[in-house]
Amino acid sequence: MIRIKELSKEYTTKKGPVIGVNQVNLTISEGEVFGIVGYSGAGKSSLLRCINLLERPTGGSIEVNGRDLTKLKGEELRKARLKIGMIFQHFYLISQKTVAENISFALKAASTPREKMASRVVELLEMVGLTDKKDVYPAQLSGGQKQRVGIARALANNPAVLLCDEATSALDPNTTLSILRLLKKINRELNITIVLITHEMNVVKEICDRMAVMQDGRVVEEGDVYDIFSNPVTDLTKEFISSVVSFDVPQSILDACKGRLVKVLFRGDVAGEGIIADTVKQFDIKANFLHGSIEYIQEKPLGLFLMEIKGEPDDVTRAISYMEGRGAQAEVIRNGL
Ligand SMILES: Nc1ncnc2c1ncn2[C@@H]1O[C@H](COP(=O)(O)OP(=O)(O)OP(=O)(O)O)[C@@H](O)[C@H]1O
Repeated sequence: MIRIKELSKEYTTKKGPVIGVNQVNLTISEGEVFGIVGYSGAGKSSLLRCINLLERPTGGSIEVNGRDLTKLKGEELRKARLKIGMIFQHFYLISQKTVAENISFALKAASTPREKMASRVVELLEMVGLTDKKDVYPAQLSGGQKQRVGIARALANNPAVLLCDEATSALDPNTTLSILRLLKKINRELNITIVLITHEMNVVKEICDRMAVMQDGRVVEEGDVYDIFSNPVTDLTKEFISSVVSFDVPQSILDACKGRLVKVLFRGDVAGEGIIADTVKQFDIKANFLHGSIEYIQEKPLGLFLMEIKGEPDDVTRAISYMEGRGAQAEVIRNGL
């Protein structure tokens, strides 16, 4: 478990102090995939780098599996750090070393006995699907393959925690997906807690269990990923969510609608189509679909529809209340003209 308490990081610059992280409190459970999102400058990297003390916090504490890292120094800190792996956007592989040598480098840092090193490298390469690239140099690898080496290196010393610093931001969408699936596999099979920072909600949607949204060094929203996607509270979170779950209906189409415009959201446990069909049957209304999508967030569906509902105002109001009574979330975007 990672327990971050009242964590602050202030940088001293020529122009005066700059706040990177401002009194952040977060608890990340063992085995969880936790995503931290925010725009550039929000403090994500500062926070992530404080977790393994790459940056020393200026206030607060970081407990990883019961030990406050801010109290450790020298050899003790070095040993604790070996149990926190990290991967980076730009991989940081050593270009003069082969794939196997890059991974061995991490094993050497943990004083792994020589005779165990070769077999561990083979094991790690198998885990990341790069067995055939063992003796190749980084320049001969694709971005996705480089990140796989980065992951193997980060896992070399059996860490309890893996920190991912924009690990897929330099990759194309397909490669991103394959790396995210690999991370999820590692999380499930090895029970490694993963903390990742990203500005892409698709990354969060794909693999995170819980998430936090940061702005100006603070956490402004935190919770279960599905709950946040289906019910974001702050405007900033809504903005992030809209990059994944949103409507793109031409204004001319909206202008042509005379009925009430209603956004209806169905959570995974509610059978959306059935409710809409029952509503249309039971009330003297007409429903016209302008947009509809079902997003799968960690295999749980989240349905979002934009409908124009036509009919007598009272009937339309009753129909909307009926859908809400059956578990849908309905929001009137515009009343009928
Ligand atoms: N080494 C540093 N020295 C001075 N200020 C810094 C340093 N690192 C970060 N900052 C400042 O701290 C704040 C948070 O930066 P940080 O890099 O943590 O944000 P971020 O959300 O990770 O952004 P990005 O996605 O662009 O990396 C910013 O105002 C940044 O300018």
